[in-house]
Amino acid sequence: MEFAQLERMSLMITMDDIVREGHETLRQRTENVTLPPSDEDQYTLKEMLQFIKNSQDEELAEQYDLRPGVGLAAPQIGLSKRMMAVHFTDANGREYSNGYYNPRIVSHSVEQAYLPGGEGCLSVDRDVPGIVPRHARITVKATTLDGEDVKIRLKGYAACVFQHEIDHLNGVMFYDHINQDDPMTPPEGAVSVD
Ligand SMILES: O=CN(O)CCNC(=O)c1cccc(Cl)c1Cl
Ligand code: NI
Repeated sequence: MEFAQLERMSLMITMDDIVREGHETLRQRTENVTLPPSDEDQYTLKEMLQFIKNSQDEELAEQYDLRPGVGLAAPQIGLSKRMMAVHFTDANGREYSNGYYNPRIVSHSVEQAYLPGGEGCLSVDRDVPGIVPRHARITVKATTLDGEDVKIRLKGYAACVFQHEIDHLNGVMFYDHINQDDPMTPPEGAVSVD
């Protein structure tokens, strides 16, 4: 195996690098990343995106015992920085695959939405059933892995994923949003996302 591949293998993110509930970075507000990003931050964000892709590759996931995910936030690898990566295709076949520095929700709908199956988290080693109310539509500003300042309008599944990741950057876990008294009942007027 050539050196580059060996080097990648030794530095790839695996489940051993994912911190679990109780680790303090999951409950910290993260610091903005100084832009332009350092080589180290760029390398880390690339590795985060690669991990998400690997986690969705049947062979790699089995080989390295990866739990599948559609996003990852830096606090989940013990790094209290405003960085996140996503890799998924939404119900309309739109692909999202990128890393983001300093993502922030600049506007959102009053209307709420939720994934009928609830949400899961690589930092949570248990099932937490319940409706996770999210903003149905959000506008996010961020700087991409390639250094491009973007303004993204999101709805449906994509809006839920981005909110799950941005929550991590604010020390919020998905189950913080579940109504403990009535976890399976969606809020009034909230729409189900297919
Ligand atoms: O922070 C990221 N993770 O914990 C990765 C694992 N969770 C998921 O992929 C996931 C699963 C269901 C709903 C949403 Cl919204 C997400 Cl994000
Ligand atoms: Ni998560």
